[in-house]
Amino acid sequence: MRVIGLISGTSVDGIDAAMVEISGTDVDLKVELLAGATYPYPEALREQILAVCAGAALSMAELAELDDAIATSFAQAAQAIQTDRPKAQLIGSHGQTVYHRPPDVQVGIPQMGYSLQLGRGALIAHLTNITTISNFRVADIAAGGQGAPLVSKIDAYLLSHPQESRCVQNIGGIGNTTYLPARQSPHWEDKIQGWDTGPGNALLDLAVQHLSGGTKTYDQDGNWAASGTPCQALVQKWLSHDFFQMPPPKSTGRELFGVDFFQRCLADAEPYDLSDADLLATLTELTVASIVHSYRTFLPKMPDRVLLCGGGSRNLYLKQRLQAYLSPAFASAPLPITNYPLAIPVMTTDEVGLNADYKEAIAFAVLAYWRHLGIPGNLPQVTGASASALLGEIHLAMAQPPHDSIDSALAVSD
Ligand SMILES: Nc1ncnc2c1ncn2[C@@H]1O[C@H](COP(=O)(O)OP(=O)(O)OP(=O)(O)O)[C@@H](O)[C@H]1O
Ligand SMILES: CC(=O)N[C@H]1[C@@H]2OC[C@@H](O2)[C@@H](O)[C@@H]1O[C@H](C)C(=O)O
Repeated sequence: MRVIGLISGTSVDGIDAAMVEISGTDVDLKVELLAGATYPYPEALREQILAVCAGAALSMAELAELDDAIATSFAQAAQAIQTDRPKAQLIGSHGQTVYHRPPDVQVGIPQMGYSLQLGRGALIAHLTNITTISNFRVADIAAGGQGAPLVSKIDAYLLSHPQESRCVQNIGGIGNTTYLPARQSPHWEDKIQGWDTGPGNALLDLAVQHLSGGTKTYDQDGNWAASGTPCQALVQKWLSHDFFQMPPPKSTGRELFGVDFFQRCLADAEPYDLSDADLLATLTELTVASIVHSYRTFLPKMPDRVLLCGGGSRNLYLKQRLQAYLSPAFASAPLPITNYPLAIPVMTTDEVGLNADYKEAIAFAVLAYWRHLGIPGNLPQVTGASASALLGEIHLAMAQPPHDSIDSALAVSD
């Protein structure tokens, strides 16, 4: 089945679209990437989304307009990825997260989670005339889960290995990992783990925008940070935050690792008289140290291999620091020195045949495909949901194509 997956994540750097050919079910899942592309939002829309993610108030009229604009942008992305290609039979659209509240059990009275992704599937289905599945997180949350991370089941069936254990580490705005035991180990599926590790690039991007006066949006290849030196005292201070000690299941977002956290980082750094590069190196170190800290704290053993994906997998400095943390007798770390017998190899998912840039878009194509087949998409041991759940709401394409062309429908909605 030819399926389009669409997602814009917490970096709000554009709509990732992947057109894939999918066959099989779960244990025999086969996915072929036919095309992948990223379609930037119009700048004004991106700014508005970032403001809402940072807590800006919205009237209901503004919310309606924002949902219209995001859904139209997603429909246009779906249309664009099909240009000169066979039409897709199904769309899986994650939408754009604008708010995420994990379940809260600390207050004594359990509070259910809540997660809002804008870009309603019904409008995408209408504009594209392709059945569209969207709103994937709510069923898991209704079952008491975190609603994230949802890629873990896809990671399990596309990236697990018969003999070696692996951590699949996404480094987007937020970082999240899936631990995959070797498939030959008994009950390997029950032993899959996953959680949000904390900041990925979100704090880094905020720092680059701040330090560059808005002329840059991210640290290309990590070159700027690479010219600085991380301040381990600050990394240790930030790593003491409750989130990093919290056992899984756990998820997070820009609500925690966003503008306010970044402002506190700036204030904490004042007394250290850091250069711009030192600050970027220190925030990069926080991402790396939080990842390794979570592996050491929550896994039964360290993985045999780490596979990176997401935009942060292109940050060569970050990748180098992560490899250093996962190598023997790593000296200058805020974490206790642990002697690994051998370095744990750090690679990207590209090197095992799965495109690191479009992995999340591919994942939502698979989740839509599974919803279509009636296969649950969540892993309760990852999200904390009380049961497996069918993820996503189905919006059927009209039986008859729209009277006018899709382009005129999109043009009307511009
Ligand atoms: N070549 C590069 N060098 C350094 N960083 C990069 C590079 N390319 C992308 N990035 C980083 O990756 C980010 C985008 O990553 P990605 O698209 O995976 O995030 P996302 O999917 O929006 O986030 P999330 O997975 O949290 O939803 C950019 O904002 C930037 O920080
Ligand atoms: C609410 C939300 O959008 N969470 C994202 C975010 O970005 C990375 C991490 O936090 C992950 O848990 C999740 O997305 C991926 C696609 C997931 O659900 O697996």
